[in-house]
Amino acid sequence: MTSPASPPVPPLADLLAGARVVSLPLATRFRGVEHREAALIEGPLGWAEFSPFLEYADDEAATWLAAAIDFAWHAQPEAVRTEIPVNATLPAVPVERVGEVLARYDGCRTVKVKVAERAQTLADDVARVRAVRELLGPEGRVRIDANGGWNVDEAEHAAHALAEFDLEYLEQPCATVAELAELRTRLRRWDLPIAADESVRKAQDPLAVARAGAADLVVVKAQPLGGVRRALEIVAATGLPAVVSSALDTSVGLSQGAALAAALPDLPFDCGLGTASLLAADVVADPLVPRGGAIPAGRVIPDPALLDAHAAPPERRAAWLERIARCHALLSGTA
Ligand SMILES: O=C(O)CCC(=O)C1=CC=C[C@@H](O)[C@@H]1C(=O)O
Ligand SMILES: [Mg+2]
Repeated sequence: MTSPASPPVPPLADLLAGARVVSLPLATRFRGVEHREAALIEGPLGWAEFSPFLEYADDEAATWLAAAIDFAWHAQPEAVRTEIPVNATLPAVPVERVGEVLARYDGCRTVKVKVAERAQTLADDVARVRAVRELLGPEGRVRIDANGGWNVDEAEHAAHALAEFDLEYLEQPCATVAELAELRTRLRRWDLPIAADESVRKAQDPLAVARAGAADLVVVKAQPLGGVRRALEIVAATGLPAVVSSALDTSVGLSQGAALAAALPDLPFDCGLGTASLLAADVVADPLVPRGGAIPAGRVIPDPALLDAHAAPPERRAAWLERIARCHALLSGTA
């Protein structure tokens, strides 16, 4: 996702010089993992995170590296707000755990509930969403994220089954743009918006979903989209309202998401940047967990003692540094 206008890529040695690799335990299993690995790099303007998920190939991961370089080596777009309202993110936990997980999100009035998890049923989703609605009360907002796990008929059926809980929107209910467009047509009468996430961040063309009229809003993430500037361009080009969300980052990556949310001209929805609450440890002394339903915008500095305490094992550090080198070669056109 680099363009001819992309700023020059710093030498690899500069990226690796102060690079740290951490493995942070999660408080709650998420995306099938119990530890989150991340590389942190320091540039002239501060720290940035490089943490593409382990299964991502280098061409996709290189865009995440472009984001880290942009954040650590270049000044960021001007902020128009200092506090970012955030939602609580509820993994696909059994209903008995809903209260305990949500208690980790101080002051959040919006909850995003993960649904359509493999090996679970719609009844599990309904029970989890019901528990959230009961805890939040009628004024709270509840959105769901299916990560593309339903076909159009399943998504329509699920929307009916969940209708009584007054959903704010459905995030990526189906995998493809064509399916989202079809579902949106079927749901239009109901005023139930559709948000595109994977159809933006993992698509060859992040604007295709907007062009097809297949979503009412877009979810944007700073790392997968190649940085704050690039994400702002994408949002502007879609002409749709945007929600900024995390990639289950450490507080360093969250500061990149917060910079994006701070720079967006309009921020009509609570952002998915409360995910430090899903971590059992972080790299900064004062993690960006929600307080009063918000996190602050601004750069953060890792605590050397925490970087040491959570350093990844040597073979994992070596694997991440090699990954950085391969992605760097792709970005500099020397691969
Ligand atoms: O948006 C949120 O509330 C939190 C972030 C979140 O849900 C995600 C983070 C990382 C990977 C994704 O599977 C997931 C998402 O799909 O939005
Ligand atoms: Mg999502």
